[in-house]
Amino acid sequence: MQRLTLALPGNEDLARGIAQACGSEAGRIETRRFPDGESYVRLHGEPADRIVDVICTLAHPDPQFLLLAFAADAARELGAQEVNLIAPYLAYMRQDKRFHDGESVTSRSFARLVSSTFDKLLTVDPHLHRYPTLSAVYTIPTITLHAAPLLADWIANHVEEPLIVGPDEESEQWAGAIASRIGVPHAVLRKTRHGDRSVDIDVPDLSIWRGRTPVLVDDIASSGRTLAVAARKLAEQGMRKPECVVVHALFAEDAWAQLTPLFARITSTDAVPHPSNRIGLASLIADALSSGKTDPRG
Ligand SMILES: O=P(O)(O)OC[C@H]1O[C@@H](O)[C@H](O)[C@@H]1O
Repeated sequence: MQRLTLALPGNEDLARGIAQACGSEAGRIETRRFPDGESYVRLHGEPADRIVDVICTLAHPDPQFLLLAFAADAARELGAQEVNLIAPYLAYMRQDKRFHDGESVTSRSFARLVSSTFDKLLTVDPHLHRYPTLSAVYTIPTITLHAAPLLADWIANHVEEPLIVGPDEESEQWAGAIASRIGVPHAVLRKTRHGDRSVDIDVPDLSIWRGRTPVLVDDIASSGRTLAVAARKLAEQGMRKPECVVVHALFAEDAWAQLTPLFARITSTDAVPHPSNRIGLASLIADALSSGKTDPRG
């Protein structure tokens, strides 16, 4: 069946790349606000009898979600056979437990909303910490892609003598996979989080690797505190100025300005549009869509 790729505003570049790579028609979603603040949504493209892939990375999920729901409904009413959400960054994965009485476990609630709106979800390196797979919370078929091989190839081509460094235990999965793909050593630091913007990091003795360039790798840069504290701790050990490679470049508030002096260079995938984007995901996503394979349910 033919595919139609529709981009929510702000996602046009990635959508164009995906449409080109999988040979689908590229359309767009027009949005604006009425004077009373309500949203207007219009699909440009022909959804009838097509698989419709709506491209929207969820870096700003609260204003984005209602627009996505309106667009998905419109596509169905206009005859789409299947309506999928392609969200390279999947929001609301980090509140994965009730840490304090009365808290909303937003990962579960958001998963219910998305599952009742779309037929399938494709995402890249979702923050799976306490959940083993997305199917722990998403009830629709999912496709989970991993950017580690692309990060590894970029590092191999752009950094001499790298030492891959994961800033916390959660990042072992990326640091280990990247280091083994390019055959270089890796180290994993230990992080204690005290609050949204407060972390402590313990660094093992890395002096045997002083001749190498540390490359901090992580899934998400949000407040940037994890990366900033890790970079400072590496400097205290006399290591070279590090590189940084992340999948999801959220860089909230002043994170970008705080981080740039601490690193030789900061690189990200284009999962979230940002000036640091150097690693493109369009082919990875298009190949997965064309293959049609979804994650095993578990
Ligand atoms: O320290 P910030 O940038 O706010 O948050 C990102 C970090 O918090 C973790 O959940 C992520 O895996 C990443 O290590």
